[in-house]
Amino acid sequence: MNDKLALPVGTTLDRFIMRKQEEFSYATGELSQLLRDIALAAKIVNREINRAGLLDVTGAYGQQNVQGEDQQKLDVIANIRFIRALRNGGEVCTIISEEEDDIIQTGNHKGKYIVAIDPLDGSSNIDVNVSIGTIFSIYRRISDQGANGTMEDCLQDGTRQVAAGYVIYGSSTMMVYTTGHGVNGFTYDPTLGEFFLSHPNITSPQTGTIYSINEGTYNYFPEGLKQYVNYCKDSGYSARYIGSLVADFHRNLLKGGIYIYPATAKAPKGKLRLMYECNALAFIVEQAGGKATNGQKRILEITPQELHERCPLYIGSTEMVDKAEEFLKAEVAVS
Ligand SMILES: O=P(O)(O)OC[C@H]1O[C@](O)(COP(=O)(O)O)[C@@H](O)[C@@H]1O
Ligand SMILES: [Mg+2]
Ligand SMILES: [Mg+2]
Repeated sequence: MNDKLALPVGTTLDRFIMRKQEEFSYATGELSQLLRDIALAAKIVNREINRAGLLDVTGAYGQQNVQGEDQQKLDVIANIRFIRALRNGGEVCTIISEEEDDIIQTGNHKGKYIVAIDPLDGSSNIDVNVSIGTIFSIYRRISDQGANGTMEDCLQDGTRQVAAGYVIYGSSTMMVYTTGHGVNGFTYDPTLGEFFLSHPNITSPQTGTIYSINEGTYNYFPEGLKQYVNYCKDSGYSARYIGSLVADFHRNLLKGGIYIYPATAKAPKGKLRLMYECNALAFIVEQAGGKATNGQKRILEITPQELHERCPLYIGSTEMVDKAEEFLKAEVAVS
């Protein structure tokens, strides 16, 4: 359901959040404040990304995260900034972060919300001036207020998200989010320090001619996926793969397309994480009229078993995801 109240392009994020709170009366303002806290952290991280080359915060941090991936300095900086903003904002009791082994308790025992976050997505692109992003999911806690959040609070199905969004630090910096009432995009004006509504009520084309997949691992694809990639080539589609999920997703959301990070022989559950990459983008794409599955099952209906679990991701225009699944099913039928 898209927003009934159409606010004009140029509306500030703050005013948009306030007007939507009135219209949809989500809670009594805590969620609104939480969205503002995320926007504040995004402004701070945006500034550090833009000056990274000048401040010697490029390159590897020298440690690995729980995923066994080499953390980049900006991964660590973004993680610190977002955790600090969420802790200081007071609305979040517990945080799941790609860069933290365990859940982070903020000490806000009255906080009603849980946030799952990928502080910096597209780490391989950080030092080469290619678009990167931040991805976040927001859940309401299940446990009673007055204590730390629990693991049960954290491992909720994607259907229980109350909001989700991403920030893309690209040729411009944008924040795109949904609270379940459509998808809206805001462009940041660094001279004014404000996000302004630039992409109201984003709806994604039902089909497209762009496919995003790392064909370097083609030899490890399941046979049905190989057939789908060949179908895309035979159809004259454009191959676009930036290596930053947020950037590939954002382009496909606006123009139509499909992004695939499959299960392969090398990565049996794929690479992307359910809690702070797949669920957030799945919520957004469905709100924009698109689709997100693991190749068989709706992403939002996968029940998480652990914080950092990975899952295959087929996400984008509905007809393209359906076509990819047709090829995957045909393989199963034949085998
Ligand atoms: O280099 P690969 O294996 O194609 O993976 C690229 C994908 O990995 C990611 O960088 C994973 O996200 P992180 O950078 O947050 O770890 C995605 O942004 C991107 O789409
Ligand atoms: Mg990521
Ligand atoms: Mg990351």
